[in-house]
Amino acid sequence: MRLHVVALPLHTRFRGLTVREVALVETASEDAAGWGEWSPFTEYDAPTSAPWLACALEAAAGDWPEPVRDAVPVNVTVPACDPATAHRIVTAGGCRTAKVKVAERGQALADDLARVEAVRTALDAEGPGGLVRIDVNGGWSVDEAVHAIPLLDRAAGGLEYVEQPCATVEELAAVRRRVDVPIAADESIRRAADPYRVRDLEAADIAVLKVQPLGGVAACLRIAEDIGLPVVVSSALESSVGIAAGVALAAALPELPHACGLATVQLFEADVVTDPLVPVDGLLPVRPVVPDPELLARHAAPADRFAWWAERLAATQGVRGPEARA
Ligand SMILES: O=C(O)CCC(=O)c1ccccc1C(=O)O
Ligand SMILES: [Mg+2]
Repeated sequence: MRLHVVALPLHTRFRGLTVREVALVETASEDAAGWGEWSPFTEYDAPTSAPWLACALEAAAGDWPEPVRDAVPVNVTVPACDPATAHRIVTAGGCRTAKVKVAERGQALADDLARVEAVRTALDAEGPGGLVRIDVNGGWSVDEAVHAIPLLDRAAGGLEYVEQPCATVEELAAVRRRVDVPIAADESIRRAADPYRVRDLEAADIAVLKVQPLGGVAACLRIAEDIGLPVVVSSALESSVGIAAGVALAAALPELPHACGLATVQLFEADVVTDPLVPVDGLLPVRPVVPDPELLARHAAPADRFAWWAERLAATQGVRGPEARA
């Protein structure tokens, strides 16, 4: 197995990052070379990074289920930016659904209201039927959520759903009982010892699934079946190679009633493939993605960072698989 590490700059700061380091694994076999992305965030320890590696190895082995659709509807992702930038991102994105980050540290509810309003304006300028969803990344208390959600619902001209308004699954359940807007669970699934508590506590209307933290496409298909909620497949800020794994899951789900959060290649200034997985008319195609050697070389991380990732890979390989997650 060969390891590649690239450093990809972002257009707009996202999740505190302006550059995203991404590792790719290449497994040469007799007749074909398979690729997978392994890109746990750099602060994650080896046990946390193990399901991410299982996802990469599944991809490299070509172990993906048959797709039941040939394109996946996606949302444009709007970082916690100023309203003018938000407007520009939505207009350039070409998607009819926008996901807006809110409750960023150091910002006020007024900033979120202005951003969400700008997003609604930008969607409406392209025609009727645009949808706005927000992602709080667990940033509110229950009372803050109950206060903010109706205000943001009004500013958005109606919210499709609110993703992870509070940190814990108990709080999600409490908020869900006090607001009219549907609730989606993200961190309460991908970071939880038991993802099914969301189901058992009736804490959410929608399950957000990310293939890397949840151990790959097959593992996510199982969770989707058992959790009994409509699924939104979302990215973990991957290169096109990692996004292809999310697309493989979205393409294989029996039902896909909502747009997926897989348009994040648009947030990057660079990618590892010549034909990046960015949406056309709000749709991502279901197709193979193979890195370009010249782009891998151009964006290669410095030697000390490669060494860091190689050491991290060895440590993660020493950890048992995703079934040992709890
Ligand atoms: O869902 C999207 O539109 C983009 C993906 C996204 O928001 C994200 C990307 C990296 C890490 C966490 C998250 C998140 O959903 O919280
Ligand atoms: Mg989220």
